[in-house]
Amino acid sequence: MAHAPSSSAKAAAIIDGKAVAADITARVAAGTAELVAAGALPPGLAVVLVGEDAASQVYVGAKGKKASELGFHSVQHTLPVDTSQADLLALVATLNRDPAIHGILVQLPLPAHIDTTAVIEAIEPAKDVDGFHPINVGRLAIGERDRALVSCTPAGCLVLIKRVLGDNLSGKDALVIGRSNIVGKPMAQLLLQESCTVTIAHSRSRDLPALAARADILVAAVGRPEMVRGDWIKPGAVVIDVGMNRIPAPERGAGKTRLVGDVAYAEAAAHASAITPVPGGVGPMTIAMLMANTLVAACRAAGRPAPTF
Ligand SMILES: Nc1nc(=O)c2c([nH]1)NC[C@@H]1CN(c3ccc(C(=O)N[C@@H](CCC(=O)O)C(=O)O)cc3)C=[N+]21
Repeated sequence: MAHAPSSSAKAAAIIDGKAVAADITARVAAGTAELVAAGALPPGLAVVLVGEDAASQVYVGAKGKKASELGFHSVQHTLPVDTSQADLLALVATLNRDPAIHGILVQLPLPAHIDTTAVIEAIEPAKDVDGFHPINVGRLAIGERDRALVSCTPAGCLVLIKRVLGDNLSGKDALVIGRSNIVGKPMAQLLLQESCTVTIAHSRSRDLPALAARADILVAAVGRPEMVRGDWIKPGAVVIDVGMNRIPAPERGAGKTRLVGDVAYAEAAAHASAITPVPGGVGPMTIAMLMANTLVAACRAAGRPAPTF
């Protein structure tokens, strides 16, 4: 079998993030109905956008639409791009005090004149549905996930991994490529909590292919189009592609673009047992987990048991 043609490799299963997200969303809808039937307030989500960046408006619109569909109380605050930090902090303080609001999401990135860390730290941790506040980051790190709110994208990645491998990930070798506070670091914490042997790689790591060759689970979150090549992938690995890179697509016409991940998808699919596509993989899960976090925050605020996702 030393010279087995690559065409003999079994094609990877495509992990349908849209379908799993729809499943999570249906459970959030049911949990919301149950909460309201018990006489509690519906989950309330406030999304704050500073400036009118086109891409951000699309994401924020999608979040508001989904929240409304689920029976949430949903509000959006769009502030001018030159809003002062003090005015943004004042809005956050108002939302912190508002009993109808259980989740506050301040869309990132913020304009350069605003200190992002100061804004994140101003959000009441119990309402921090992005899971970016140091209290939530710390609770995840000390194994208190039950009391934390966890960053939506890595939480969604973990759901996808468990759909493929089952709930027991103990002893698996996991490689996370990327060390951002939003994805890479919390992803590594979640996998560590699941008793994986976790490696975090980044732009200074030496010999990524050698690290990938050991990985039963590979999560790519670097923001470099198709950087992870197919021949890096351990045969049978589960590959989760968090990358969302818009690249020129002249084959589609002048000035057109297309979305690609951090993984060379077609190549990797020949080696992996399962892989997420881009789009349609991790992206839809991010929004589903935001809704799940908002329901969890509302249940806790009402003193009721929160579902786990
Ligand atoms: N405070 C904050 N929290 C966030 O969670 C946050 C943020 N700021 N800023 C921007 C990023 C981006 N983000 C996405 C969520 C879903 C898709 C998504 O659903 N993507 C689809 C469609 C992609 C397309 O076709 O354009 C997919 O991958 O299939 C994408 C991107 C959340 N973000």
